[in-house]
Amino acid sequence: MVEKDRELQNMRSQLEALQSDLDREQTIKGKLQLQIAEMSTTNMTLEDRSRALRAQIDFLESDSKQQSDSFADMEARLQEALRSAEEAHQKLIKEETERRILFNKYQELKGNIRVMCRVRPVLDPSEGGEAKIMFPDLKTSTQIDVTGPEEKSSLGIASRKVVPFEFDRVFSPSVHNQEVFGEISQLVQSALDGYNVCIFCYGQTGSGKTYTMSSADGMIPRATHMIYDTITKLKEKSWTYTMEGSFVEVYNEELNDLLTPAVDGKRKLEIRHDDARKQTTVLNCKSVALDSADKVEIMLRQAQNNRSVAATKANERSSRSHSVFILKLVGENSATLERCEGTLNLVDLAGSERLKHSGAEGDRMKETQSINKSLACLGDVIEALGRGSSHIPYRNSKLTHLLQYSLGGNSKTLMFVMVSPLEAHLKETLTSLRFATKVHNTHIGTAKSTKKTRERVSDSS
Ligand SMILES: Nc1ncnc2c1ncn2[C@@H]1O[C@H](COP(=O)(O)OP(=O)(O)OP(=O)(O)O)[C@@H](O)[C@H]1O
Repeated sequence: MVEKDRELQNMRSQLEALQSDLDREQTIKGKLQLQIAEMSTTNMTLEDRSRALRAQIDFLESDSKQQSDSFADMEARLQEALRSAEEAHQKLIKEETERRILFNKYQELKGNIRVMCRVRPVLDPSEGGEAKIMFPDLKTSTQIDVTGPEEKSSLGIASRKVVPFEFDRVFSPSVHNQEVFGEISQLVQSALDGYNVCIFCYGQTGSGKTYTMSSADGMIPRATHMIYDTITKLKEKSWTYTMEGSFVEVYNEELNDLLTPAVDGKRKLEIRHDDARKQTTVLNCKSVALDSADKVEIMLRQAQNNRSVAATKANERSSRSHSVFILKLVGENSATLERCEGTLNLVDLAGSERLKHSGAEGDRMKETQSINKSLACLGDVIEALGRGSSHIPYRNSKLTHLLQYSLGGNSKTLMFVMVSPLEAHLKETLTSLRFATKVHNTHIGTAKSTKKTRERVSDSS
């Protein structure tokens, strides 16, 4: 019994061991079945993907000829586009050269010397009575009628003459600097095209010369901004430009550098002409590379501080010197190897009032005499150019000597005659307008119709 009992115990423990073995194997089997299920799913997915890839390969293989054909077609079209872009670029460069020639012809037809008149507004009623100035042609804006001072005939009858003047353009007091610049921008373009250009402001003290030329939105800052814009656009036509500015004044027939303060010990400036290049250099004069627009503003401020300003009875702030802003523009074309060298001179002339009226004495008298002399020389040079004289008296004054290559020849000149709207300045106004008419009646270069001035008489009442 004991024996049998032991056997039974053994059998039981064997059975338990077998049972636990069986359980373990079943768990393993369950896990394996799960893995098999997962793998068969993965397998199905891979088979699907493989089928899709095979289909794609079949598609690509079947299409490869068509694709290589279209690639070759695209390549040919690209080459064609590059060729026509190059052709267009060359055409653009050629057209720029042609534009320069045509533009210059057009400028010559307009006359190489032009005169424009600008009347400034009355700034304040305290300035005094207004002169009777009319602008009869609103369409072309080329006429200005000024009612002169009262005159008595031998019979004692008082009358006032209406004096009509005609210029290339007349700006009434309401016109802003922007519109004025619109009229001169073509000349700035000419300077960029390699011509020497001279723009003067002429007129009595306080008539608006400095306002027009070098105020914050005057011709100088506007011209330099236009030049920067144009230079940037010309880059695509293979043109690269350098721009250099200097600023000098002619005071008592002496040249001064306005960019070097007096304290820095100025050296004597000397004018040198290069007849072959038709270019002028001023020895010992500071010249600034104008590679950004703000450099111009700094330069103008510096020049303003250094400019000789002296008091006269006519105007406390009267500027008694001529200032000349010289902008040298050198352009080079990398495609056509063309080179051009132009100069833009922007000249703010000293007040043109006559000696008697300015009430000047001593040093002031000497200033006024030298101003009058140089203005008269300017008139003589223009007159001699108009006559086609073989001798042009450039050397008679520092101003005309300095501007020799920018007056006459192939250069372009514009004179602004500035007019004060005040009755008190009427005589000076008429003198300025008569001088400007003389200049306007001068023709330099190609044909230009000259217009004569007629004077009408009206009753003073
Ligand atoms: N078109 C204008 N619009 C508004 N103000 C102007 C105009 N023209 C001139 N002025 C003003 O008139 C005054 C005299 O002008 P400006 O100083 O330019 O005269 P000027 O002819 O240069 O005199 P000067 O010979 O003394 O240098 C200034 O206060 C200026 O701001």
